[in-house]
Parts: sequence; structure tokens; C-alpha cells
Amino acid sequence: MKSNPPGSSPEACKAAGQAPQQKTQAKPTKVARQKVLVTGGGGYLGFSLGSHLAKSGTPVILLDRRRPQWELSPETEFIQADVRDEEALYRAFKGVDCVFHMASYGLSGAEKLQKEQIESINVGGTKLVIDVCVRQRVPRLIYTSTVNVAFGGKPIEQGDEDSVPYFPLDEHIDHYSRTKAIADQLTLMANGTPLPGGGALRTCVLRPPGIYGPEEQRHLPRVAGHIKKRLFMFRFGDRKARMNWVHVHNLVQAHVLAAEALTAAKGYVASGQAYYINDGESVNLFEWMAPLFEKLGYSQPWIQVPTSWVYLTAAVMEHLHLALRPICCLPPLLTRSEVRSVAVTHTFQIAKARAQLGYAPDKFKFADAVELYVQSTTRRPRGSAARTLLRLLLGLLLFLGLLALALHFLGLQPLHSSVERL
Ligand SMILES: NC(=O)c1ccc[n+]([C@@H]2O[C@H](COP(=O)([O-])OP(=O)(O)OC[C@H]3O[C@@H](n4cnc5c(N)ncnc54)[C@H](O)[C@@H]3O)[C@@H](O)[C@H]2O)c1
Repeated sequence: MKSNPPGSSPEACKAAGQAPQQKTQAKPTKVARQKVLVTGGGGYLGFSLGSHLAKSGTPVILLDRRRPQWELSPETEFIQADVRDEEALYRAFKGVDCVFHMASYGLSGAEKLQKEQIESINVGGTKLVIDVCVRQRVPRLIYTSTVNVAFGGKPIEQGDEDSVPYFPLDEHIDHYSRTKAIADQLTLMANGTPLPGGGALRTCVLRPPGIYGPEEQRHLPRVAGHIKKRLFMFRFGDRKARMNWVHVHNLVQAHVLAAEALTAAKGYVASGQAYYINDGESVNLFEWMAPLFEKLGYSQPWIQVPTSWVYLTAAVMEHLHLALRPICCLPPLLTRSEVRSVAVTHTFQIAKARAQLGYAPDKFKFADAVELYVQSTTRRPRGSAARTLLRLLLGLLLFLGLLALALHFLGLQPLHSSVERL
């Protein structure tokens, strides 16, 4: 239906396609292509990685509970299965040489509040993946983690793998980050597990920030939708707050290199290691998103509101979403953890990935991804000034209403006095 999302550099392709077999000396003769499996292979990153590997001639299995929305390339097999289905995993992992585990749930939007699903997929699924890797003698496992294992709302500037500890599990305010941190640790702890018949399971984890690129489905369309509804007239947080992003092409490259770094040919250098992966640049979210506002034909957010207000509003929206869930679905515009991600600096170095994996991110512009997005959607005509003003007023009223509710819920003052004062 659509073109394949972008892959990786030719060098990285070569590295993945020609990874020599473990426990044998690298031979000058042609090395057999080894089968890899990508859990969550129907998703954006999983499909991009799978397509890239398949192009280099590696047989790829994409395992996902949802069919990919893009066309499968030759050399790619799709298995519709849930990572919590032990039997399905056992069948799928047979003869596989490397598993990229990136099936996950709860990353953004209303999903973030589905506690049980998040726990069972992110933690339960990862336990099963590790267990089945061992039983099926899969020697390499790469887990796609997140920077959120270390970031929980306290500023981190140019953090690295050694100096920044895991954020305390019981202090995470969202289940996604907490469960990704558990899965990250489970994967690293599994490193060195003996395999039946000899050898050991080698594992590593990659910790990316937000992913962008052509046809990205999670962040760009959601933010664009909010902009079109005039819900992004406000900006918040310190203008100096910084974060990283990673282009899908660079993240694919990092996965390919990590898989190679779990082989004897690379001295198992990545064995038991974690790596922060990003584009090597730090940006302020509102500045970063400027091309999106511009290309959609809307003005930049110009009303600065205190972060505490936005945070309280997000808390209320989360509560409302949960309270109304039996009746209707009211997805929160922003969750508290998203507010923190925008307002609090959290940036990470990629020196370890550069040194150990040979990771070298290419330069990309967010504006190019925006351009493709805008081309694929119809350009919305600008509204009249009066309509814009009306929307602005309605947005302000909605915001103040939610704020009043927030104060009420938190027992700071009675609802009627909150409203009167506002
Ligand atoms: N997108 C980001 O900004 C971002 C940032 C940091 C980390 N990550 C991590 O990168 C990985 C890939 O993210 P993505 O952006 O491609 O997300 P995505 O939602 O596009 O892909 C995740 C895939 O996992 C599948 N999945 C969910 N539950 C499953 C289950 N029980 N069994 C089988 N498949 C299941 C989904 O159907 C989906 O196709 C994830 O592990 C995510 O946590 C993503």
C-alpha cells in the first residue's frame, strides 16, 4: 500500500547480512544468511528494521499481533501472534539466530493508562521472549528500551550509561516507563544464560528517545491533529529545556550494529550492555516542532502558561479518562509524563554507542518528515480571524475549566471558589 519506511546505511546493511556464525571462526567463504525475528515487527521501527535487513538478504520474520500497514518485502515472513502466547513464540523462534524484541504497549496517548495491558505485554511478554530464546537456543537478543528507564522527571543533562542510574521503579508516574525499565533489566540480567547444548544467550539494550521519520505514526499525526484543532496554542516549560530525538534510519542502523556486536567476530562487545541512541543533537520541543506549525499553516504557540497548570490539567484529564472509560473513550490530550518530558531537560550522550558499536548517526531534518506528512494529507485552509479568536476563547475556557477541576480534585480549594477566583 505504501512505500517502505527508510532503512539504514549500506555499511550497516552489510554488517547485518554478513554477521558470521557464532562459535565458528570467520571464514573467507560465503557465510550463510541467518534468520532474524522482530517482535513488534508490524510497528514503525520493527517494520523499518525488518525491511532494511530483508533488503540486505537476511531472512526476516516479523511477529506482531497486528498486520503491518506497509507492503511486506521479499525475504520477509509475517507471523500474527502475541508475545504473551508461549506456544506461538516457541514455534516462531525455531531456527532463529537473533531476536530484536520491540513489541511494546503504552507508549503514548490513552494507551498509557491501560495498566494491566502494559504490564502483561511489556513485562510478561519480555519474560516469555527471554525464556523462549533460551529454550530455542537463540544466541542473540536485542531489546528496544527507552530513555524513560532513567528519566522520571528529574533533569538529566548529557547523561551516560554509567553515571545515570535507573529511575526508582516505585517513583515512575507512568506504567510504560516503569515496565520498560523492568524489561530492560530483565534483558540485561539474562545475558550469559547458558543455552541447552552449549553456548550462551548474549543480550543488550538500546535506549532511544522519541522516534521520527517518514510515515511515523505515533507522534507526528497526533501532534498535527492537536494543532489542527487549535489545542496547541499554549506553550509551557523552560525555553531552555532540551531533549533528544532519533531518526528511524539512525535507530535501524544502531540495531543492526548492536546485533553484530553480539557476535564472536566483534568480540561480543555489546554483551550485557546498554546504549543510549539518538541523533547526537539536543533540541527544545517547541522549537523542534516549529516546521510542523509552519507547514500546516498555523501560528506557533504564543501563550506561555505555567507548567504546573498544564501538569494539573493533565492529571485531571487522566482521571477523567479513567473514570469515563466504562462509558466512553476520552483520550487525554497530554499525560503527566508527557508534560514532564516536554518541560524538563533530559539529554543523553551517545559516546558509548559510537565507540563500541561504531554508531555514526546521519544528519536529518524533522522538517523533511513534516513535508512528507503534509504532502500525504490535505492542506487545511486558514480560518477567518473571527473563527480563530472564537477557538482561542473556547480553548482558554476549556483549559481554565480543567484547571479548576484539577484544583478541586487535589483538594486545594472548593470547586466553586476555584472557579470564582479563575
Ligand atoms: N516511538 C517512539 O518514540 C519510541 C521511543 C522510545 C522507545 N520506543 C520503543 O521502540 C519500540 C518500537 O516502537 P514503535 O514506535 O515502532 O511503536 P509501534 O507502536 O509502531 O510498534 C510496536 C508494535 O508492537 C506491537 N505489539 C504490541 N503488543 C503486542 C503483543 N502483545 N504481541 C505482539 N505485538 C505487539 C504493536 O502491534 C505494534 O505494531 C517499542 O519497544 C517502544 O517502546 C519507541
